[in-house]
Amino acid sequence: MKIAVLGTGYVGLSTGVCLSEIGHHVYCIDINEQKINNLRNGISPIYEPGLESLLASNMTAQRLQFTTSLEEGLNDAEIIIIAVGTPQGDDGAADLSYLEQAAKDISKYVAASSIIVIKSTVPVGTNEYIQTIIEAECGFPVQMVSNPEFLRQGSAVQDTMKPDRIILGSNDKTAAEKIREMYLPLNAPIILADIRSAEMIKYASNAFLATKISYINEIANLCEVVGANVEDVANGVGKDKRIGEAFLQAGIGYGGSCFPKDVKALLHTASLYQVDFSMLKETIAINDNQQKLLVKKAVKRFGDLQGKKIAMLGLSFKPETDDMREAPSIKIAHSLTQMGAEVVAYDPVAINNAKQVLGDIITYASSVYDAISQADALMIVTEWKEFTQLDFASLVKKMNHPIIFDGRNCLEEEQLKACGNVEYYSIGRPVIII
Ligand SMILES: NC(=O)C1=CN([C@@H]2O[C@H](COP(=O)(O)OP(=O)(O)OC[C@H]3O[C@@H](n4cnc5c(N)ncnc54)[C@H](O)[C@@H]3O)[C@@H](O)[C@H]2O)C=CC1
Ligand SMILES: O=C(O)[C@H]1O[C@H](OP(=O)(O)OP(=O)(O)OC[C@H]2O[C@@H](n3ccc(=O)[nH]c3=O)[C@H](O)[C@@H]2O)[C@H](O)[C@@H](O)[C@@H]1O
Repeated sequence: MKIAVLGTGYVGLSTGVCLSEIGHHVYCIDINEQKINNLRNGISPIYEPGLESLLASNMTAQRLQFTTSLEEGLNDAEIIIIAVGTPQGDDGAADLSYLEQAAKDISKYVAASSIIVIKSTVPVGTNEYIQTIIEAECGFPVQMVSNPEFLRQGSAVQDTMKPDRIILGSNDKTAAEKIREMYLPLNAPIILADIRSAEMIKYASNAFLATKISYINEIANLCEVVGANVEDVANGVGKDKRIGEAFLQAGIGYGGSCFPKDVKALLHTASLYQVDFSMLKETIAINDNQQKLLVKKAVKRFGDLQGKKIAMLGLSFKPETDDMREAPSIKIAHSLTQMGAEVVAYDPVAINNAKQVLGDIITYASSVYDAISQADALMIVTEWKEFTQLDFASLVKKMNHPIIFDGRNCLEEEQLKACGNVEYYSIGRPVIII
């Protein structure tokens, strides 16, 4: 069975690799020539653990090919999967322009038997809308399946190979059955739904997870003033199976290419139907405040940040990715520099992408030690595993002042005790001054 995938971002690429790994013949198509050239040479355009080795093995087995040619990629494709971006538009709604263009692009090559699958995250009603575009262009009925993706960046390979569930939404049973067969080798639970419910499942999932994070962040803020410890609270709360332990990590808010835009897009959908989804407004407001928290703590501690040197550890929106989209580090870097502080940042993989976003408002260090040398304070912004394993006892000795603001609650009391002399501020946990 020949499968074509449009878009070689996180979702398109992971999907292409996953489907070829389970034995299908996959053509990945992208309009970006440089990406395709790199991919043909086995170079992944994104940092994603495990992806390049699967790329190599599937390309060697000739099950996975890359092209910018629609003709080459789409001719005789039985299944066409669209995984192009749906970024946030100016009014908060999902911008469907890439999807509309992809629909027009594929129309010349679809056959009556082709099944078109939308994997991009799209508002309710979009599959039907895209169907009308394709049918208007090609002149015959086509079959659509909504198949939203739930992978996380940093664990995309694992998440696509072992998904918690696969959602297939279609108003056409035969089409849904064919896509179910395509996924059978994964042995994953497959849930069939109507097309609109499938679209809604994706937004309801992301908005729930984002709300869970904002909830624990509010609890963390309360813990700070009442003298409780959010780590213990989250542990106790999460052990209740009805609540679950995941996504109760308090910190400086959620970022990334999806939660911020998807919560806003769902809110926009609600407003289109005159539904006041006020809880989502709070989720967003809490997250905006949370992203300002480290800077507020620094201002409270120092009074004035003018001339202070702040070492920033971590730039990407989460560990194991080089993605800077909506990373809390962006707001933090802007606030600190606007207040006259000098920021020297280190990240294991995101520095090149950070330079595109932050330019020269901050300095980029080549190691943690470079960043931290002579710093007045250290801010931990992304919880890369290598940061948690650092020898903080010798690190703080390189600083002007041994003051740590930990936005991800990475450090434990024992590590701090080993430092001898340190001030430690984290999120929702007691301040430690040794
Ligand atoms: N990044 C993530 O972790 C997840 C993303 N999603 C959703 O999946 C969709 C894609 O997200 P990403 O992979 O992050 O996007 P991305 O922005 O990283 O990549 C999109 C790719 O599509 C290509 N493209 C645009 N128009 C095209 C066309 N007409 N034909 C062929 N290629 C075209 C672009 O050149 C780009 O390489 C979005 O709707 C997103 O919300 C869903 C789950 C996880
Ligand atoms: O639609 C999407 O694009 C994806 O969005 C998220 O995946 P991702 O953005 O890659 O990363 P997450 O691990 O969910 O983290 C998102 C943000 O929340 C923050 N977070 C996460 C968990 C937590 O307990 N606390 C917390 O602050 C992270 O630091 C990060 O900034 C979802 O987890 C995926 O299921 C979904 O497919």
